[in-house]
Amino acid sequence: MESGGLLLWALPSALLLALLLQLSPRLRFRAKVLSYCALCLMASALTAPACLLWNGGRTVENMRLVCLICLCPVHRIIKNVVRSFKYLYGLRFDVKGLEHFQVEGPCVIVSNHQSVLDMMGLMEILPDRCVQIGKRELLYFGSVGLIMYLGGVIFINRKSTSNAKSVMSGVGQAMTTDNVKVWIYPEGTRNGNGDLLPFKKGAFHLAIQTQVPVIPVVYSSFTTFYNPEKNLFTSGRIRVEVLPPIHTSGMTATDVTELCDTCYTTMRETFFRLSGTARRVNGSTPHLAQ
Ligand SMILES: CCCCCCCCCCCCCCC(=O)SCCNC(=O)CCNC(=O)[C@H](O)C(C)(C)COP(=O)(O)OP(=O)(O)OC[C@H]1O[C@@H](n2cnc3c(N)ncnc32)[C@H](O)[C@@H]1OP(=O)(O)O
Ligand SMILES: CCCCCCCC/C=C\CCCCCCCC(=O)OC[C@@H](O)COP(=O)(O)O
Repeated sequence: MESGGLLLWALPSALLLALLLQLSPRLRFRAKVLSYCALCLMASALTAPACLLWNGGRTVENMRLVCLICLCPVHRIIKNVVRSFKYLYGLRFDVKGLEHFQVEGPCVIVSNHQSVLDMMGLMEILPDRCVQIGKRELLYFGSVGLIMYLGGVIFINRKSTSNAKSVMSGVGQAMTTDNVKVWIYPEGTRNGNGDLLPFKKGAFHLAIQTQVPVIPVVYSSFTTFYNPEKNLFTSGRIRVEVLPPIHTSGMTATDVTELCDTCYTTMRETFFRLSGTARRVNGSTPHLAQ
């Protein structure tokens, strides 16, 4: 086609798209989420060959690759690629308590999970030698699944408690032999309604079985800038707090429920404080804090 003909179609189409995006909040929201997914897929496809070439396959080292360009050992490809996304979406993270990650040896990090945007928050503060537990369906997310696999994400079948438990017990052994930290979302699923879901117990069993500390991490609510029900996806500021480690030495299986409850209560209070919302009463909408 001649360039004049192409312009004749492309220009009005682009203008029409821009107009539609301006007019329809739903379309604008969907386009923005889609762009995020496309970005993740594209970035993963570009990063995966580097991981394969440099480290030869699946290893936690892929989360902290030496930069091929500047050979700077602190440059971590996956982490830095994902961290840069925030500039495109106007998101900023105010982080406190990073010093709590300076524990000797392995630990279990637990954090709240609100949306797919959490990957940016995760990479913002991800410590070295840390793998995540993810649902196995993520493996089939094209290049994103591949990069997770290469980065050492441990996949579990949430529909089978026995499978999840046996995978977790393997994780416990690897944690101590390979000195690896594990990041778990104890809610077990995303929850963007301005509160925390009750916690599943896997993370706390793991911490007690391996006698390692639990480090809670809390991200403030996204609801002021990201809300699928309201087609809202604007720029925003996320407050993040890494809380002091909770030591588990001497605890046994009988302490799991108490440890889980302690973490839940502390994290929920921190969540409301960071989000500027008050505690929810009987499922009602949180009120603005004083
Ligand atoms: C370039 C761009 C690309 C970006 C790439 C970046 C890579 C980053 C990747 C990040 C991945 C993020 C993925 C996020 C997710 O997928 S979240 C979803 C998956 N994660 C989880 O589900 C973890 C939390 N879930 C649990 O811990 C559960 O407990 C689980 C182990 C899964 C079991 O589930 P379920 O049966 O539903 O849970 P319960 O907690 O109710 O447990 C039932 C009873 O079993 C006991 N139990 C649980 N675990 C254990 C255990 N390990 N050992 C012994 N017993 C266990 C539990 O106590 C219950 O019994 P009781 O009721 O107490 O008697
Ligand atoms: C060739 C196959 C193409 C597949 C296309 C897949 C499209 C999606 C691609 C990229 C999206 C970016 C995802 C980043 C990773 C998100 C991890 C995440 O947040 O998973 C959700 C999981 O914690 C809980 O899942 P549920 O809330 O239980 O559900």
